[in-house]
Order: sequence, then C-alpha cells, then structure tokens
Amino acid sequence: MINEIKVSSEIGKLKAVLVHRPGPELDHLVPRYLENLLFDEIPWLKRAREEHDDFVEALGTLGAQVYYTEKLVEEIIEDKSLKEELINEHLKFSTLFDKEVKRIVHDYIMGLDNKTAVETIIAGLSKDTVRDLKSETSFSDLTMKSYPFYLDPMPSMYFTRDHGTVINKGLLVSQMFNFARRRETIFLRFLHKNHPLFKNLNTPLWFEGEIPTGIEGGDVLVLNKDTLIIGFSERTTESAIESVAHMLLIEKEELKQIIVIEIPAKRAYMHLDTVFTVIDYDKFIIYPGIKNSIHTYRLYPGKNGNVRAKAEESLEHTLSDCLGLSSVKIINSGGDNSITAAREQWSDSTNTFVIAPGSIITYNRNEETNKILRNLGLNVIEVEASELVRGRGGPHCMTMPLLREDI
Ligand SMILES: NC(=O)NCCC[C@H](N)C(=O)O
Repeated sequence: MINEIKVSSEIGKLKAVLVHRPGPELDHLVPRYLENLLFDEIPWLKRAREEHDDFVEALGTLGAQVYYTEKLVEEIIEDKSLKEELINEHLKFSTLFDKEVKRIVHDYIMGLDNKTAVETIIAGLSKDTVRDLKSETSFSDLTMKSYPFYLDPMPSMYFTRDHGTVINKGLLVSQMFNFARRRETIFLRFLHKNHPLFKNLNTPLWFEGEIPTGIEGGDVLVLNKDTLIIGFSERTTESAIESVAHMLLIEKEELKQIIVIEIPAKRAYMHLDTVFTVIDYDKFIIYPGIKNSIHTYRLYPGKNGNVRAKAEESLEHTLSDCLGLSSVKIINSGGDNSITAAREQWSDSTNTFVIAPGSIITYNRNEETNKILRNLGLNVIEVEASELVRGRGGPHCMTMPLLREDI
C-alpha cells in the first residue's frame, strides 16, 4: 500500500491511481433511458472490460499501483455495519419512496456476498429481480410505462476522474451535476472515511460538507502546488467554483490562485478535460474548435478574506505566469483540419493522460492527434477503445490519480 496521497501536477510520475472496471451496469443501459444515463450508445461489456484491462496495464507501465474502487469498497464492507451504511446511503439518494420496496432492496443486497453486493449497487437492481419478494402491489407495479429499475444503474462509474480530485495532500470530493451520477461519489466519501488507504494517511477533505452546486473532477486540473485550473462548463457552476476557491484560497490557504477556463456549455465538451489537458511541463493540448469561445479568469485572495477575480488576456500568458515559465505551447488536437479535429475530439483525442513526464496514454483511434503528440517527442502509449469510447470519456476521465511524484 502507498504511504502517501499527494498530487501536485498533472504530469509527475504516476505512483497510484483509482479506477473502476466497467461491470454489469453497462448491461443495464437500455435505449429508452440512454440520454438520462448520459450515454449516447450501448457499449459491449465483454470488449469494454478487455479494453479497460489493457488500459490498466498501460497505467502500470512505469510501475504505478492501480486501485479499483469496487475492490476497496468490498474490503471495508467486511464490517457488516459498514455494509448496512453503504446500502442505506444509496437508498437515501435513490429515487425509491415506497417503504416496503426500500426494505426489500436493502435486505436483498445485504444478503449478497460482498463482491456481488458492490457490483449490484453499481449495476442497479431491476424490479424483476426482487418483485416476487413483495407482499403487496405498489403503484409502479401496475403501470404499463413502469421504469425497469428500483435502484438505477451507474454506467458512468468507470469515469473515476469525475468523482473527486487529490489536490496536494487533500481530497476534493465532487458534487455531481446530474441526478444520474449523484450516487457515484458515495463510494469515494465512504472510502475516505473508512478505508485505511485514506484513513491511515490522514488525508484531509478540502470540503467537509457537500459543495452546494455542481463541480465534477473532469473540470479540475492540478497545474502545480499553488495553482488549480477549473473548467466553468456544462457541469461546473460559478457558485461551486467560488465555494471551492474560498475554501482553498482563503480558509485553508492551500493555493495561491485558481485559473478558470470558461468553455461552451455543450454535451460534447461536458468537462474541461474533454477539450483541454496538460501534456508536458510546458505543453497543453486543446480542441481548436473552442479556442475562440473560451474565456480565462484568475481567482486570487483579495482583501478582507474575499476571493477576487480578474479576466485574463490570454490563456498562454496566464499559464506561463503561473508556471514561472517564459512561454508555454498550446497544441491543437486533431491538427488543422477542422473536420478531423471535431471527429477526434468526440472520440476523446484531447482527453490524454500523462503517466510520467514524456509518456502519455491516448486512444489509438485518434490517429491525427497521436501523430502530433509523437512529433512533439512524446512517448505515446495507445490503447484500443472501440467500446470504452461510447461512454464519452477517455484516459483522463478514467483515472483518479492518488499519488504522483513531485516534478
Ligand atoms: N471527465 C469526463 O469528461 N468524463 C466523462 C464522463 C462521461 C459520462 N458519460 C457523462 O456524461 O458524465
């Protein structure tokens, strides 16, 4: 087990990372509810898992330790009272109202072995599985349009990035913007509170309570120990940014500044990391299609304990200033052809993940972007993602770094 939790950059050598192997939750995606569950297509689970296993192998190329959320949770629910607590927490944030149904779902999951219990909480529980255990008829048993699940599936669970961010030595748990993903962060909070990995290392929570409005990990990039970049996006709100800024800049005095990059609020660019990531000490990659519509701001501690903000002239200048460099390069994903760039962005070309300075994981389908990255001298480790890509996320989305070497 690692003896430290710490992330102070997006590129320091990766020592430990949290992931989730896609499971039967993907087999609970039905066409009628795809949009509600934030998917555009239905991935083939068997192949998605093979692709994810290869991805995990790539993550470990330089010896990083890969932890699976589901396995860590399984370990702690050996304690029956914690198993109970986990189930109750999911029921509390579920759509269930009927008391009998709640009891049945609770008892059913409680009776499962720990591995299957965690798998079921993530996969969701269909009404058919437990309907026979009911003694009386509820309204939803009678309707023709009845929703098929008591407990909703969480197909986006494999995008662990979005659940939270390690910022220096503390953890910021996200507040998921959409109802469909709201229950996902229960696992991270639960691990933080109960698993030795976090508990023994006294990892502080940067925000004890819940952040009042949406902020998702895909919008949070750790530039260096003094600077965070936050995307103001479809999923991350102004007020969440202000809350986090107040906490980290004023109350905890952990950071010196936060760069906010405002991007168009669109499904294709749901988080900042779908259009902009850090690829090297002084290099970034951006989807050129949004270049003319972004705005950059800098938040900093003002007088009297207030966070103050100013609009910045250029993203390049702001980044180089915060990094203490004379200049930085922002490279276009997909190159100069706007059609290729848009197609590759949709398939997560810009969602790259650095495992150490100079080594980067990408999806192999983004041929043009990969060529550009190689021409920069980077060691590009390509992974197959014909199925993983259907969830609209890439290598950056599928990872929550727990420990990176300082750079
Ligand atoms: N950081 C990311 O961009 N994560 C990808 C999330 C995809 C997921 N299907 C969602 O729409 O939330």
